[in-house]
Amino acid sequence: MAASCSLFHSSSSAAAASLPRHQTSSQFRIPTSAPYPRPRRSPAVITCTSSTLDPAPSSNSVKPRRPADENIRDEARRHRAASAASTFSAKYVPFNAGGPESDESYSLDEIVYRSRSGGLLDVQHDIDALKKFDGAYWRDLFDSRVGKTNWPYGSGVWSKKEWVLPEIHPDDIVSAFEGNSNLFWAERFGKHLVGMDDLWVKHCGISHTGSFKDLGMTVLVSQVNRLRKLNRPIVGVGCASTGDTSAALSAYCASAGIPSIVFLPTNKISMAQLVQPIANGAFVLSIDTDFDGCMKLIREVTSELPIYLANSLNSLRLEGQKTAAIEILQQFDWEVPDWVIVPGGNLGNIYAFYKGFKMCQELGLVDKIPRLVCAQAANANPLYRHFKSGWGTDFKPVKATTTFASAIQIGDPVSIDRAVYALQRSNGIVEEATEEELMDAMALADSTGMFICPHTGVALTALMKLRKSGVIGASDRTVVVSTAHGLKFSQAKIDYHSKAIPEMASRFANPPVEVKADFGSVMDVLMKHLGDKAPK
Ligand SMILES: Cc1ncc(COP(=O)(O)O)c(C=O)c1O
Ligand SMILES: N[C@@H](CCOP(=O)(O)O)C(=O)O
Repeated sequence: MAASCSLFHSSSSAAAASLPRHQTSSQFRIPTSAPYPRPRRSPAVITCTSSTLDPAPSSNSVKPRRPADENIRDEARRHRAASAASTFSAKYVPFNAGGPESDESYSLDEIVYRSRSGGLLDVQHDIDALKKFDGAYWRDLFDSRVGKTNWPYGSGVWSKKEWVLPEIHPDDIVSAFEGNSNLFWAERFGKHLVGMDDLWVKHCGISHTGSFKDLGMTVLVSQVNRLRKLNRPIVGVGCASTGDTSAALSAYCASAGIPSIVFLPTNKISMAQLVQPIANGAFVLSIDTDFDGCMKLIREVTSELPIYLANSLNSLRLEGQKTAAIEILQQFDWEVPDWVIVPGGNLGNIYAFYKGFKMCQELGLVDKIPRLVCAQAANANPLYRHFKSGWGTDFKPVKATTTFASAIQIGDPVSIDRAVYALQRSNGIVEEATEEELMDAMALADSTGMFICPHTGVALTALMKLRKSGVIGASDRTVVVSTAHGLKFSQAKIDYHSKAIPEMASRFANPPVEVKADFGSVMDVLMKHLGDKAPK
């Protein structure tokens, strides 16, 4: 791309001067490495495109191919050698401790999941250091990294590294170039089913292991990788799971050669989910309880054994998950949608979305945040009940019962406080979906060209209800977050389309028609099906 402004930063010539002799400045590409300590620019001066951040040699030159004996990590290391070290940092603090007077904090290199008082933790970034760069700088930097293979910035998560884990060395990062998931314009669903023109589905499930969990797991496993290199006593990484966290954990651990241990509730996750950790070599325990029971056990076990806890109780996970929110803004050219609807179970993700949006507002990339909706299955709806009680003082866990949205069959969510915080501060809403509603919504969405999971059916039900009541307006730009790939839940779809679900009408079932293998029979069936549509 042609350089569109004259603001080639003076530090680029300084950097060029410090290059090794064999390296010409034309080989040196700035934005793929740590952010350059440029002074904060006033908006009036910012007329640059991403080429300002990426002073490639000349308008029509291409990046020289890396030498054959170099891999992408080596290449990134060579580029980094000439750039400044990160000036950003992050630490654990008690979640919502209220005010800087609280002196409790922990290095991210410590193994700690709870505050002194037993509350949740949060990763707190040095916002003042990040604020030395204005919103336009961050927007340009993030935009310049999308869709590349530069290590590690080609990942949708690590393209925001300075906001995620600023201090981790790129060599320690374990990434599958996750993130950068597509934002699907749900044209037919929007127009025909909810009367909307500006409806979008963020397909976080079109991902390495088929769910949004990859976004958080790349961060957590990278930090574990670092801790193990620092000789911290970690013999493995463990989680309780309804199927997606375990899939992501085992894949990222396998890719880094780190042992993983997963606790799964027997017969409560799909076959496709179960086979993922098995195939990736995790140590799989099938336990005769539900997710909440598994969660309790993994918490007890990780406090006794040097097994690192990978559930979203561990706030590192949310740092990766929040990048999906930043990505949505980026995909809309930094215009803020009116609504974002997220299915909720253990309730880390709804907070992660809030945090991503809020950071973008605080750091000047956008000027507001969307209203958030958390959608729950009626069979596992503790947050919905809490919301309906007007956020009464006492949160009451429930015994979650079987739901087709099996990954959110959770009655005692660990991140309840985070979810309430996010919803209260985003003028948010909680909705619920019955089994019939969520399965019908899934079938309807599929009939418009998607192939969504039942959890996304829960979120779409919430949308339909909020449209019907007029809370969401016809022209409101709305994003429904699809959290897992539909292929993980094909049995639920088979049951629905074969009308095999007791007490469910399966109104939108589309079962195959069995027909004899002769031309006449096939023609009869086709003519009946085509009816008036058939040519006379
Ligand atoms: C597919 C899917 N959707 C939604 C969720 C809910 O996310 P959270 O637990 O962060 O609320 C989960 C996991 O809980 C999930 O696996
Ligand atoms: N749906 C999750 C449940 C656990 O959530 P987590 O975010 O706390 O790990 C799963 O797939 O296991």
